[in-house]
Amino acid sequence: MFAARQTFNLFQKRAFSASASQASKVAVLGAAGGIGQPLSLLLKLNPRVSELALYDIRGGPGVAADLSHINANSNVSGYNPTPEGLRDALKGSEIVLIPAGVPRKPGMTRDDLFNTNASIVRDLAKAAAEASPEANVLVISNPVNSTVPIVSEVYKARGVYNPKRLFGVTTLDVVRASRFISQTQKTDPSKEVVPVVGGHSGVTIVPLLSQSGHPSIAGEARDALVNRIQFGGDEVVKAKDGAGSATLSMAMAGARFAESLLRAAQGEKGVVEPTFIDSPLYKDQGVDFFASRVELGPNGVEKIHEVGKVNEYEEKLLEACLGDLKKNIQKGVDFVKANP
Ligand SMILES: NC(=O)C1=CN([C@@H]2O[C@H](COP(=O)(O)OP(=O)(O)OC[C@H]3O[C@@H](n4cnc5c(N)ncnc54)[C@H](O)[C@@H]3O)[C@@H](O)[C@H]2O)C=CC1
Ligand SMILES: O=C([O-])CC(=O)C(=O)O
Repeated sequence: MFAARQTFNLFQKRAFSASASQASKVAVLGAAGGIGQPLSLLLKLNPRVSELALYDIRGGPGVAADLSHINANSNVSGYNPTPEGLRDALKGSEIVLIPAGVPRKPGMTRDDLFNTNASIVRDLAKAAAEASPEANVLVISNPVNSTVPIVSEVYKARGVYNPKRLFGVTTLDVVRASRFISQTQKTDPSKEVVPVVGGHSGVTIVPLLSQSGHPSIAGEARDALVNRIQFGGDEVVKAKDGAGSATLSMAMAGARFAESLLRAAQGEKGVVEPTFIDSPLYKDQGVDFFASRVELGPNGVEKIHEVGKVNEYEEKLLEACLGDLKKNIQKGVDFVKANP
């Protein structure tokens, strides 16, 4: 009891000092969904967030009323599913997180979600380009390899595209990678760092074990680990058996990425996260977006890290990744061109 009270007091103190130094409005679009709800809960508990705006086509105000009773300093508002509601949710936001859209069922690929989610993301991007063109946009909705280019095309068409402020959330891939490697090595997962580059689906997810703390993992053990990281999402889809895909681990990953952006915006140096962005790394091969380690700053993307030294095995993984990624990106671009 005493310990719990102490924790609470510490939290209150931190909440007060953070909100006194900087007000940060964060909007969640798709806030009543499987990811949206736990993500909003974690954001409500984050003392760096001063205002939380929750929007969904159904249930936003209910989730907001529930979270608003939590005794943390931030204000939580739910918005009606109208164009005005969406605009008001977005206005003044520093960060806009988008987990709106349908999740996979067993047997589907992320690309199978394109037909439904492309127009959802396009329409939300239009509203954000209008109401909060300078916000950092964090795209969670799948297929991320295509939905991120969709947002960029929408912003470009309106003359407000800033590549430093658009992020595909691939944090879950490194979260999984550190957990899975720790299970094979019997180590503490919170201390394991495994760079994962490329995109966010199947073979476009490229774990770089040679750059982890266990570069000597080889043979079947390596193949199994790489495969588990690439297809970790499928593991959850299968286990949920038709009830959706990863939501809780994704909420943790999304909240971590938002927290990193806020830390960087509030002056902390050296904040690095993996993320799928408009990147120069493989543009010469026609791949305009790529996930690698990115240093974040007050203006969003501060520095894009190179992929670094890879071994022959990883070179092959990268080759397979780039082929698929290029097609996924083009699909998003073409969609907005055909359906502006
Ligand atoms: N980037 C990543 O690592 C991950 C991405 N995802 C993706 O996140 C998305 C959401 O997944 P879940 O939360 O499990 O799905 P869900 O179906 O539980 O929730 C989606 C929510 O979006 C809302 N929504 C639909 N259209 C909307 C619109 N136009 N405006 C606002 N809200 C809208 C729905 O009402 C629903 O509440 C899926 O596309 C899924 O594939 C899931 C896990 C990891
Ligand atoms: O697998 C899915 O469909 C959801 C997702 O992106 C993930 O869990 O990584």
